[in-house]
Parts: sequence; C-alpha cells; structure tokens
Amino acid sequence: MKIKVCGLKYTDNIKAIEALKPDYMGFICYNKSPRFIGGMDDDELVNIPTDIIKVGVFVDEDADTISKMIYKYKFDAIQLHGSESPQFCDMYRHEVQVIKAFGVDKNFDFSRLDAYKNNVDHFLFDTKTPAHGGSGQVFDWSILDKYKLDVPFFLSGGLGLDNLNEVKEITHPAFYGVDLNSKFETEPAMKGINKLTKAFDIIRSGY
Ligand SMILES: O=C(O)c1ccccc1N[C@@H]1O[C@H](COP(=O)(O)O)[C@@H](O)[C@H]1O
Repeated sequence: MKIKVCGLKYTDNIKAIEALKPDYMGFICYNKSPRFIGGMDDDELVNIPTDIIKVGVFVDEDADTISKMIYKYKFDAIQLHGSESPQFCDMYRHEVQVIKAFGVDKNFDFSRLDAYKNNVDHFLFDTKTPAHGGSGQVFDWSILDKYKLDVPFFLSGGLGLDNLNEVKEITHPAFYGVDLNSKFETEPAMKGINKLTKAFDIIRSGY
C-alpha cells in the first residue's frame, strides 16, 4: 500500500516526514487552499530524496502555469482536482505521472472514468465538497465496489487515525494508496509527526 502525505510547505516538517519514507509527497498549488505553497523556495523541493515522488496538486489551473510549476519544482507527478478533461490530463504524461482526482458522493457515476482510463496513471477518490479537496470529510467507501476499471486508485478524504484500520479492510484489487492530509495537522500544512508515525505503522503493518 503506497502512502502519500499531502499539503506540505514547511521545511522542518518536510524533513521530518522524509524520514518516515512516504512514497509520495504532495504540494498544493491552488491559491484558494490554506495549504497553498505560494512562493515556496524551489530548493526546498529539489532537495527531497529522489525516491519520494513529488506531486503538484492543481485545481483547474491553466496549462502554461502547470508546465512552469513542473519545471520550477521538478514535480514527478501532478494531481488534478478540477474538471480537467482526459485530453488535458494526457498532455502531461510524457513528462510526469498524472493522478486525476474525483469528488465522490453517493451518486457518483463511475462510468465517467471510462474516458480517462488511457490518459492517466492513477485515479484519486476524494469526498465531494465545494472546496475541491482538503475537507477532512469521509465518503461512504462501499461505493468503491462500483469501480471496475484496473487503473490503480488512491483513497483520500478525511483519512485519519480513527479510520485507517477500516481502510485496511478495503480489498478492492485496484486500491493502490492512501492520501493523508488535514486530519494529521496541527495547523494548515503543518503535520503532526507523532500522528503520522502512528499512521505509517498502521498502514505498513499487515500489507
Ligand atoms: O488540501 C487542500 O487544501 C486541497 C485543496 C484543493 C485540492 C486538493 C487538496 N488536497 C487534497 O484533498 C484530498 C483530501 O484531503 P483531506 O484528507 O480530506 O484533508 C487529498 O487528496 C489532498 O491531496
């Protein structure tokens, strides 16, 4: 099970999380988020160990800005949380991994994903909210049984110490990774290392 820790921006916090050896680290490039990296120095990201996949998270950003951010921060992957089309996703696949996020509620129509299946590396299923992400809210995971494609997916939306043991009971064959974000924070973008250490122990035991 892969682990992505998302919504980072503080140097010492990033260093402490590096020591936990997550598979992915996410950086929010959406200026309406309290986790927005803003003018973060590119050195801070460039020095992250190369075995950790650095993900830039965008919401309906224009193509030119995404390309510039990939170049500036040397992102290895982008995570798209808006209404980006399959063709838009496909434009970046020659240079980075593409994770297409979808907000899920009880009415989510998984047939929407068919159009994306050849244009992305991963899906990410998050809870549907007007904020596009980082809500700390959980959706009803039983709906994942309706997902029949083999594109591997991340689960996100309110994952925390209170529900990670239940997450481990999900046996979907395409379940690829978990995304840890706001439930581990002491303030926006500042992750609590003790909580994260416990989460890594839970996730990594038994897989
Ligand atoms: O974290 C944010 O502020 C954010 C803003 C806009 C788009 C995505 C964002 N983060 C992603 O949201 C999900 C769920 O986070 P949470 O566990 O509910 O806090 C996660 O995939 C983050 O990568």
